[in-house]
Amino acid sequence: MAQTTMTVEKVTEADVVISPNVGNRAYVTFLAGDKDYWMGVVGLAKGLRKVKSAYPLVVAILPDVPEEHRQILVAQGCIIREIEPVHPPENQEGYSMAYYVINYSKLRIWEFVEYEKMIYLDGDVQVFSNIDHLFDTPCGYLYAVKDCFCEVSWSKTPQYKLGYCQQSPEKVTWPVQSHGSPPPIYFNAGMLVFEPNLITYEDLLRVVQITTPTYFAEQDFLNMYFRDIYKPIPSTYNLVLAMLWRHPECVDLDQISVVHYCANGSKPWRYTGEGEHMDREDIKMLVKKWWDIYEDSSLDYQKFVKTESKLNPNIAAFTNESGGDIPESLAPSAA
Ligand SMILES: O=c1ccn([C@@H]2O[C@H](COP(=O)(O)OP(=O)(O)O)[C@@H](O)[C@H]2O)c(=O)[nH]1
Ligand SMILES: OC[C@H]1O[C@H](O[C@@H]2[C@@H](O)[C@H](O)[C@@H](O)[C@H](O)[C@@H]2O)[C@H](O)[C@@H](O)[C@H]1O
Ligand SMILES: [Mn+2]
Repeated sequence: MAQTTMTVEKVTEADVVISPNVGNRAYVTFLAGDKDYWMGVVGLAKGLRKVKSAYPLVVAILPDVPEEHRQILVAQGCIIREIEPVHPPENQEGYSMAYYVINYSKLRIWEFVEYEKMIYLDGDVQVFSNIDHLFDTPCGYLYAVKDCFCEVSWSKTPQYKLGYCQQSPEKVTWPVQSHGSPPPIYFNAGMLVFEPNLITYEDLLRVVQITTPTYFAEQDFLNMYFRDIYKPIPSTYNLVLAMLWRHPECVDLDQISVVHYCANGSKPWRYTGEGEHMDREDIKMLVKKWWDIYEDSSLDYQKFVKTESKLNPNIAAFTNESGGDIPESLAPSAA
């Protein structure tokens, strides 16, 4: 076959076009109520900017989120999408935490079909290194990190009572004779790589109404619903803090990209240092890392855009015309 020779012109800065939002991708989080979780969402928005993610952050908000909090999120460049709550059937047994009932409303994000692929992150999550590459995972699966069963929040479950955890199944062998097959691998629902889809969405809403609610609310439901297409990804993508003291052999803090502040007392914006494990040096360091981003005014949306647009003339052109809103196709490129 004839060799084709190509002369490669020297590429100048002006030739570099920020990669368009290939395949319509976005991060998405969930905000409910008028308390202080909006601070978690602001921290997340700034954290994604700090790691130069190429994709926007959508915030699925319940109607009870006050206008003031909505304005703060819009000013931070978030895309606000109001959703209706999802009310599961009456739960006779109760949830691990009473407020978990509102988390069923997360199911609405499967309706965001203007996006082909989304990464869901709880509002108490922070991204410390770029994870945009997860959008390139093969389609047709739901990707998430395995949870840990060792915290007291699991105390009513058979695995907790047996001292069994999927994170270290060799420590306590599941008693097949008395308890049947071990539980299928189970993910933490604070971080998900998924594909919005209207057929899936309608089916989720149908099935949730005929499924008895259980201890971990929508997390249990999502694990049941997606059990056949769930693919585990490394805990570097969703460090459930309890792993630090329950399975330290599985954690290398230098490799962690995403931290999930779900341990009791660890929400950075409420952190006092009180509570079991909260006086650990690694917890103090992770909470400080969160606050360093939250308080970094250079990561505020308007300032960030001004700085970025000086670095990239394509952005400058758009920010002048659109009054500061960068089209997704020109969002700052991933690092
Ligand atoms: O009052 C609340 C409680 C929860 N959430 C949202 O629901 C998610 C799940 O709740 P949480 O993270 O507290 O559960 P955990 O991961 O700690 O079990 C939060 O991250 C928020 O995104 C919220 O917006 N307001
Ligand atoms: O509504 C159920 C919630 O269940 C999960 O939180 C749990 C889980 O992480 C346990 O392993 C911990 O022990 C526990 O503290 C923590 O609350 C999700 O993080 C959250 O997004 C949400 O789905
Ligand atoms: Mn959480």
